[in-house]
Amino acid sequence: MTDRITIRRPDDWHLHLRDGAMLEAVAPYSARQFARAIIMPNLVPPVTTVTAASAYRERIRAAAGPGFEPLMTCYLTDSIDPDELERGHAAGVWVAAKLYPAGATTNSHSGVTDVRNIAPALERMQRIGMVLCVHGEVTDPEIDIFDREAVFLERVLTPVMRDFPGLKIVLEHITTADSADFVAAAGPRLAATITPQHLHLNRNALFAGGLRPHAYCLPVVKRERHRLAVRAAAVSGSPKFFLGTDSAPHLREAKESGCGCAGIFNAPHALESYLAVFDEEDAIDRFEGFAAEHGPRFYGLPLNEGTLTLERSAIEVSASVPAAGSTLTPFHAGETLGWRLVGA
Ligand SMILES: NC(=O)N[C@@H](CC(=O)O)C(=O)O
Ligand SMILES: [Zn+2]
Ligand SMILES: [Zn+2]
Repeated sequence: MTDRITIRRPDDWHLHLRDGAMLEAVAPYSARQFARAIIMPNLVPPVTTVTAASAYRERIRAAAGPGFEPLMTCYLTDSIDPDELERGHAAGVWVAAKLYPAGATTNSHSGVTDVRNIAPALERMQRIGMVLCVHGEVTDPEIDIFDREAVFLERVLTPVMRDFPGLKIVLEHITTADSADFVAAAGPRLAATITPQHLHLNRNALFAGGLRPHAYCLPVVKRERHRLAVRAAAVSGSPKFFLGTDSAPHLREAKESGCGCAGIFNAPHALESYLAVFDEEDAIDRFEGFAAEHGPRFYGLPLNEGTLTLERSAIEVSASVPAAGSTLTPFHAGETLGWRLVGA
């Protein structure tokens, strides 16, 4: 039995750090584990200009401390200017742009109402080699919420891949067997990130003994069959699947509410949570690829130097952590995890 594992320093390819006091509170958790992270641009207002992204990057660097590099993304809107995308990409500010279908998730109201509206932007991104990150859910209220990801594959992703055959795309936070199969079957320009919650939870978790707001995120967790398919993809060793926590902090009172926010704050023990899954699947030898190699290779970025070690040892997850004058309830709150990050 493996009791200790040392891996190349990993990265988080999908992270929400917010801004202001929340940023100050949450950034150190990610910086402790990850060398770099793709920073989601769904602030209010969203990050749509190079100037805003540069300033936000400085605030993140200040909050996270040395040794953590924020990789910035541009929030795509119906009126996004392709020249602004190219300028930010050439200046090394933006590594990717993010497609939020308008209304699909937290702070997506400025998102794209019809993907045809951003055809000039996608055309330009394809030409300059800028990655498109996608929240893959349709927003059609006629579509059952548990089917929105699968319908997105057919209605949006398939036509985009056909119309922009050279565009590199990351389908983010996949939750279904449909997505795992779709990504595995597509060529090397399509990859997917996977969150810890979609590896641990199925939709029963939303209703275990009562309504569980801290298990609610988007895309919503699915039935067991899908969780197993996503787990199989994560531990498969395929370079098309990599780590993206989607850690998405919302204060406790915003989660425990008559209309609770979508998002799970998993940053405090993200690596330990993922490693538990690889351990259960008898795939510890594939953990380093998922956490530290597949992502940078897809994005065309260098692998990190340095290592980090985890060892088999019980670790109690706090029931809550302080943030911005209130508290956050972390993923696995009150549970015991079987691995501990022991140092870099
Ligand atoms: N995942 C979530 O449920 N929420 C994210 C947005 C997102 O990634 O869709 C957030 O910003 O809170
Ligand atoms: Zn999303
Ligand atoms: Zn997200």
